[in-house]
Amino acid sequence: MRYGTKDVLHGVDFEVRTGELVALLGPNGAGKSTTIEILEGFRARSGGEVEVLGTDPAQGDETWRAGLGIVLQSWRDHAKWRVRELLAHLGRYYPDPFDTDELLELVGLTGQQGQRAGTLSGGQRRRLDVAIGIVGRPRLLFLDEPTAGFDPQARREFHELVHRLVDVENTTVLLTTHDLAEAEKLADRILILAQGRILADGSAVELARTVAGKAEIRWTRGGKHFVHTADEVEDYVRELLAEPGEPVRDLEVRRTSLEDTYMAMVHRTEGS
Ligand SMILES: Nc1ncnc2c1ncn2[C@@H]1O[C@H](COP(=O)(O)OP(=O)(O)OP(=O)(O)O)[C@@H](O)[C@H]1O
Repeated sequence: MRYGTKDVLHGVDFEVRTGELVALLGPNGAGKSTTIEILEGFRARSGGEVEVLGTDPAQGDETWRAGLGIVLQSWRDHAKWRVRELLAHLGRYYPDPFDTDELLELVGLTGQQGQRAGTLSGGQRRRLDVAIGIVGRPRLLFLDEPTAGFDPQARREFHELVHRLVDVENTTVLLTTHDLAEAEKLADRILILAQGRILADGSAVELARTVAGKAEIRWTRGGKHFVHTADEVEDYVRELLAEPGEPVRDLEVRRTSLEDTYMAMVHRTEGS
């Protein structure tokens, strides 16, 4: 993808399967928004092939668009609408919308259905954003930094909501985030994008293996502390526990965190 004379995406190549939850991670300016906007059909690409729900987004019509759910950063325009009325109203634009009661229940806003949108708390507001994004029962949902500014409780509730959507509706989800813990917790697969290229594609554990390979094992025995790094953790621990002598205590296995992996990969690219 090229803006003017500047190439910002280079051979970005990936597939997302039905019902998969994929997180797109990357530093500021990596090209995440550009990628998502091309997939949503909001931005014309300068080259390459793209297919979303079987259609080139550049040719997508209304029926194709109805299969997409897009959760934008908080809607500000609907402050005067009551939650239930707004969702019922927006649903009329789609061929197969959610039943309003079912949708309210799914996003946890049944208790707030009579409230005006402008009076909701930040977390409730975001759940309304999600409800607006999925009112048409989308097959594919785009979430752009969905929990930015959330407190831990609101974040956890939001994660449960996304899991419910995937489990109950088999919705496919592509989300961007700067929160590595969120990507690790939510996503089946993580794509790391930096300087317009995909550096890695895999589960958090797979990515950690490609960078470090080893895990750190710590334990105490007879009052002494031990630390060892191993490739085959399970085999090492089995042998350790089978050894005669004092019992092993405080056993701990530390795998490379997603943050370590991410930093190593991004730094490697920036240094190249
Ligand atoms: N409309 C535009 N015209 C020219 N350059 C653009 C335009 N939009 C984005 N860019 C450039 O393209 C590159 C990728 O930007 P993009 O917004 O896709 O990154 P991002 O990964 O979403 O970043 P962030 O995490 O900061 O949101 C950046 O270098 C940016 O300056």
